[in-house]
Amino acid sequence: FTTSPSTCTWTPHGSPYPLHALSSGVCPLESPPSHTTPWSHPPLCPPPANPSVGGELADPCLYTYATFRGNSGLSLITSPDIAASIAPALDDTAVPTPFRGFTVVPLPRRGLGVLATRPLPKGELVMVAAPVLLVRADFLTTTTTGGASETGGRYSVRQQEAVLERAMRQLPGETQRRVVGLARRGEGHGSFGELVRDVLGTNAFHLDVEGVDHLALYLEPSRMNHGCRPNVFWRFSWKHMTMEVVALRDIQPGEEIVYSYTFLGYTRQERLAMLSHWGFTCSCAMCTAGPSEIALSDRRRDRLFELHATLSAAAEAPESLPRERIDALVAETRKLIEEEQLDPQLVEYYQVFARVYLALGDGRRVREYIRAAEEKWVLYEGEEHSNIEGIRGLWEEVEGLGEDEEDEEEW
Ligand SMILES: C[S@@+](CC[C@H](N)C(=O)[O-])C[C@H]1O[C@@H](n2cnc3c(N)ncnc32)[C@H](O)[C@@H]1O
Repeated sequence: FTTSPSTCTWTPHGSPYPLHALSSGVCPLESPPSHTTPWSHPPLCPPPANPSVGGELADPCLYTYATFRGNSGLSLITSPDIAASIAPALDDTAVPTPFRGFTVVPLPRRGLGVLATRPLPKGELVMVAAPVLLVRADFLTTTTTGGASETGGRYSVRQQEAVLERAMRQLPGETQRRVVGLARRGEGHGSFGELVRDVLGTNAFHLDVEGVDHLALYLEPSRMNHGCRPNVFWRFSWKHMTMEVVALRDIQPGEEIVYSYTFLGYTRQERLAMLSHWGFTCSCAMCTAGPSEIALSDRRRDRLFELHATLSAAAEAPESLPRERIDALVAETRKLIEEEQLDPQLVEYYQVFARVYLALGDGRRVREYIRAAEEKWVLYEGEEHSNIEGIRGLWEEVEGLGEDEEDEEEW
């Protein structure tokens, strides 16, 4: 089956468009792009090489918006319905551009990294970045069989890499050059598509889009190294289609800006297990700290895990523990979180505290912790996060419990 321009029909949200039509690159736009869709190129929907594999989700297509965000461009490889839902967020309305406070420099044992060039107070927006590539994670499924040979999943490895290559080639030259310059694990002797896969594997952030795991590649945020005690966190804004990097505490000029590649509350062993997927030897301050410092931190983290379980159980069966004991456990949790600098974990713990006090019928405390949980969720996950609705739902459950009292605790 060969595709000629006359058979090459497409709709803005995708239509069957055989991958091998790529090589000719001749499919013209049948009509000017509609002003309601931003795609600068005809969507490309490769037919799966192994249609009996997977297929639970609608097959992905490649969409490109080459002039997105000041010409950095964006290519998406995702289902037509997800592309359609993302499209309104790509309208290029103004997004905040923070006053630049960092530089990218070579660092010992960890390639390039990001250093603060001015004081960055807690809460300061350090970077605002738009993705240049967003790929539904299952599209890149591979299985290693026998020796080193890899087979694909629903899409063959060759198909995956051909689409990745096309996704890049449809972006502006400067963006392509910057993507190729990002860190990667391999030597880069293979195809261009293979190189892009390597760059994605080394730098992409996992992003949940409509409940589906995607890999998102950004340029500047990709230069941030891992730190077990991070000084920034990132959150995603759908409204602006941006990643926001925010200072977790005050950062001094000259300090390296790091975020955690692993779950924040993990012990050293858990962190190293998770980092092993990246295939590098961690050289952050905590990875190279002495055994007593690491042991102390691990003990606190194990204890926090236990406290979470105990308090969650108490929320189900409040009579299992005396009230004073519950208050003491809550206080201990808050102290350990502060000592371990795990403030972002409060999104989770404040909810648990609210549920415990709900079970105990203490209206004042429930209200305090619902408010606190809401505040932390908005800070760490962004005000559009769907879990915030769940927390707000707790307000209905608290309705029957006594009125607010005046002497609220300070946060
Ligand atoms: C997303 S990139 C970070 C920026 C990268 N250093 C560069 O030169 O562009 C991830 C890669 O940086 C290196 N890296 C990140 N954090 C590190 C750390 N804590 N210790 C050592 N290497 C690290 C690893 O090679 C890792 O694969």
